[in-house]
Amino acid sequence: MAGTIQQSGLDDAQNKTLLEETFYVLKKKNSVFRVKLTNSGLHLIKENENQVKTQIIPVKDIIGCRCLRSKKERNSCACQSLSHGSSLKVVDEKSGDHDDADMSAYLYIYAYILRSNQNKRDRTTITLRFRSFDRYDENYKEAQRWRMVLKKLIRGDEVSMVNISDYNIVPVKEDRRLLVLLSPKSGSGKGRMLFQKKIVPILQEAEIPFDLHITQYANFAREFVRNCQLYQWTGIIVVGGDGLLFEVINGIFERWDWAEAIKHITFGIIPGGTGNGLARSIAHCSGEPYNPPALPAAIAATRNFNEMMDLVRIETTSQILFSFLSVGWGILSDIDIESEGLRALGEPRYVLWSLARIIGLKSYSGKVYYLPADATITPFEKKYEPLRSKSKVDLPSEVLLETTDTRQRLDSWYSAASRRSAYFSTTGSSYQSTNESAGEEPRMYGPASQLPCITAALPSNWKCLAGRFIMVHASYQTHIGTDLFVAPQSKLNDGLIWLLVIHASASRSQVVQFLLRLSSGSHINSNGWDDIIKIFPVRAFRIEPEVNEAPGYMTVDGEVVEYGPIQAEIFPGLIKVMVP
Ligand SMILES: Nc1ncnc2c1ncn2[C@@H]1O[C@H](COP(=O)(O)OP(=O)(O)OP(=O)(O)O)[C@@H](O)[C@H]1O
Repeated sequence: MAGTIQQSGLDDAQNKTLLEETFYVLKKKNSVFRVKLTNSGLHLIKENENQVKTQIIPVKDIIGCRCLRSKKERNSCACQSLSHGSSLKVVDEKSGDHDDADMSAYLYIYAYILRSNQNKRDRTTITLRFRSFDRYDENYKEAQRWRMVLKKLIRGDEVSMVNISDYNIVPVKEDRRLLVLLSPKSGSGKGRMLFQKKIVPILQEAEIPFDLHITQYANFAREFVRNCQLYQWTGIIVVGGDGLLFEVINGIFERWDWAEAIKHITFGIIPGGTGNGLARSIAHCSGEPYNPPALPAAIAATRNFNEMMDLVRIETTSQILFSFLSVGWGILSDIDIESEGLRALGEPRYVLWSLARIIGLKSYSGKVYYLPADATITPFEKKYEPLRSKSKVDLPSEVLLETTDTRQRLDSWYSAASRRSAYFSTTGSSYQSTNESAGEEPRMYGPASQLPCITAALPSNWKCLAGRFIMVHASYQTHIGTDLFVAPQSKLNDGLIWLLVIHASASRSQVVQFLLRLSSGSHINSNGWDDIIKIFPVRAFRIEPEVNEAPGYMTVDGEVVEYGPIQAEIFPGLIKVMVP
């Protein structure tokens, strides 16, 4: 009962009229609209003699609004009355190009209305013309009041009636600023055009400031993020494929202030690569139409919402990485990497290469250890990790001791290229070998592993599959590519890795069926193949490929890593991602 009363109270607050005004339709003199703004949206109410029609544009479909003024017409003189020609031309008040004869203030409202039955969003602009007063500044004040209330609602703030009259004086401050990293090489190389033509207009409608940097070479984004003055931005958006975001995330974990950085920054991805698994997964998890593919991400960039997302810490014998998508061994990784030469084709390259790989079907021998989802990670004992268990530190020939001016507690600290550990005193002094001069070699920080190191034995609550495999693919997103719906049950922040295993006993036709069903997610109901093709949730895993046979490819988020032992553990909700 109390719940019902509370709910109805909430509904009342949602539907309470914050602002209301009557407007005339520009070209139809007798057509009148009552326009109401409530916490739930913009209500356009058309009243005829005997009927009332209401259309509500939900706040979540509105991305921004701007106050504009009508534009001075060429060859017009000041005494001419406002022309209501077919196209209304408006300009920013500060442009100096406005028409002094028109005292109206125009509020442009930009909405992308969800048509769920058509699986798309349509862009709509609603123009409200404020002209009740004889003076422009009075009309502008009124339009500005609507703008400020609407902006607050778009940001997700609850607006009450109490302070509504303040809104024309107290502007809503935009505290967001985005760093956009665009790769001109991703996908079929159209990222720059996609950004300028489709994304910039949306960011402008939402009045979100951004700084654009075009990557100049592979790893540019990683270096940029590692070394930049990060805190001038509130979010990073990559325009490219999963590989570009992989660079950015690993660049973040190469910063000593990674813990603060991941609290401060929200990540977004505008799909412009051949592999767009994360963009597709975010759209899927948010129930957004992926049509056109870049729209959900662009809308997400304008909104003030984010969700926590799991990351997986990957350890190989030579490096530590942070991954958001998948670890692959076998047919899917082989297809991904071997089809590189067909990059210009876009995503169809995968279909073509799949056919080739089915004909020459390969399997790989090895062991797959995993910690089931219902088991708890037993923090490893010192004896498991020889690297960290040394009671005596082997000092290099020369040691530089320095006090850091900002005291940082570092959980783990590795060179990305070597397994050398570094030692930090708890009081904030750093002990660093001068052989690795600062700034020359990146080091991977990030949360400390709870697993034994990759060369050590695993605890007894781990399970093991041994034999030959056509594929072992671990995913922590629903999609690892636009049409690769590998883990339908996955969530952005469920703390689970989904292990998809195909044993070598699978026939060619079963593998073909599996690949065909991947786009719909129906591969997991493989009708009696459960002992051959299976998917199950785990918290951590280790793959040890047989060393005495020809290597294939191992990938992390679609990027090749060295072929050999690899282990992974999930860190639930480690970073924030933009969601529409
Ligand atoms: N300016 C550049 N020149 C060359 N390489 C670049 C440049 N910018 C980024 N890269 C690299 O190109 C690769 C493109 O990856 P991305 O995921 O963005 O696109 P993609 O088309 O999906 O590629 P892939 O299929 O390799 O994943 C990344 O590995 C990145 O390091």
